[in-house]
Amino acid sequence: MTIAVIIVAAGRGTRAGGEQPKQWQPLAGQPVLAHTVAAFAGVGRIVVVLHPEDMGRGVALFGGTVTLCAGGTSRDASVRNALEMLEGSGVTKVLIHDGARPLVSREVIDGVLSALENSPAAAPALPVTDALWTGAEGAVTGTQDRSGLWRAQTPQGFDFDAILSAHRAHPGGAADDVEVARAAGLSVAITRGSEDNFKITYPEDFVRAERQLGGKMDIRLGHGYDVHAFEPGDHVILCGVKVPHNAKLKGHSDADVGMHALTDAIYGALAEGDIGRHFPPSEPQWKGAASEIFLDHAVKLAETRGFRIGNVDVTLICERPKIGPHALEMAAELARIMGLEPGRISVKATTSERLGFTGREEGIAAIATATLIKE
Ligand SMILES: Nc1ccn([C@@H]2O[C@H](COP(=O)(O)OP(=O)(O)OP(=O)(O)O)[C@@H](O)[C@H]2O)c(=O)n1
Ligand SMILES: C[C@](O)(CO)[C@H](O)COP(=O)(O)O
Repeated sequence: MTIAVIIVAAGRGTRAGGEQPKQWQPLAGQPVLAHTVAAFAGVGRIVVVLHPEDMGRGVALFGGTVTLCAGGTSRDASVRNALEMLEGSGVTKVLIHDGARPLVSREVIDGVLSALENSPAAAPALPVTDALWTGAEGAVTGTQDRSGLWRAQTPQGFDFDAILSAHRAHPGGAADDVEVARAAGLSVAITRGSEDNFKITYPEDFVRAERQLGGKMDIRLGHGYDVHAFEPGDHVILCGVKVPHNAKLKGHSDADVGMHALTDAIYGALAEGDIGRHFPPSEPQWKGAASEIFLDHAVKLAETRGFRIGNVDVTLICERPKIGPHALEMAAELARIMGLEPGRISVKATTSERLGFTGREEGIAAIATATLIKE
């Protein structure tokens, strides 16, 4: 299935107060919306729906990593705009999520996606656990049976064509997309929601969200290893620096073995496979490509997932060329590409005491580690 994720964030957040709409207010050092978008990294194409006045802000925060769409005057109008934008794009399933639910987990998202394999619509919810009353003028006027009642959450997932038709047929004013789907006769499976996946609605919800994130620092360590063989040539590219040599490294791209190991370390920390998964060697456009493209992609993926890079350490293993005279320039080049302070980057080298393929000068190997931190 081809999945799109629509994140609606075009509301004004009047109940939450503050000097700016709630999706732009800071949470653990980043706008709420950055957390929400990061939660869906790798799930599918992301469309973020923004108030027309916020489009510039969206470009500044996300660059080209998501598609931006202008919202409408109600939540359902905002969703509809994004669905219309995606029509004809080949999307088969769509998840629709509130930008104001930044703490949605992979478990909740995956639960909806699994249910969509057997149902045209699925959404997470929690059973009502408190007693329910009716009340008026500050007094209880009755009790309400809570059995069979659920608290609806997002992301709500749908067959794309079905929910687009349902929105087109709906008069407007629905509380959520499940209401729109049901009005069109779709059956909706209930999946497991989470208390953590609450919607920031009132000012005190920021305190709760900060508390939840505070206890959830996520530190990752990634490891990368790569080897390229020598072939006739007059220079090698290592960590972005051209080093004169009596051979060059063989590869589909520029064969920058150090940068490849580093890129794989970042992908590894994110559990996102390796360069080959993101830039398949079978695709001709990567022939001769500067490896900077791969590293830049891995760094941006980490950022999109809410991580900053703590430090990286690259070791090049070869007899020749001698790396020492170029190591600082290599670290500076990596720092430039990654947008990091040079003090967080180490490039060093070792020989293998003339043992093995590196000792016989048949090629160069590189190992790298990277730490990623989400606070
Ligand atoms: N015209 C609108 C209204 C709401 N939303 C989005 O729908 C989600 C859920 O709505 P809600 O919590 O009600 O947000 P607001 O409308 O911003 O809040 P309020 O009602 O307090 O003004 C939010 O992520 C909000 O940005 C939207 O995209 N377009
Ligand atoms: C879509 C929703 O978040 C599901 O719980 C909810 O319906 C939004 O409601 P609100 O009235 O806009 O707060």
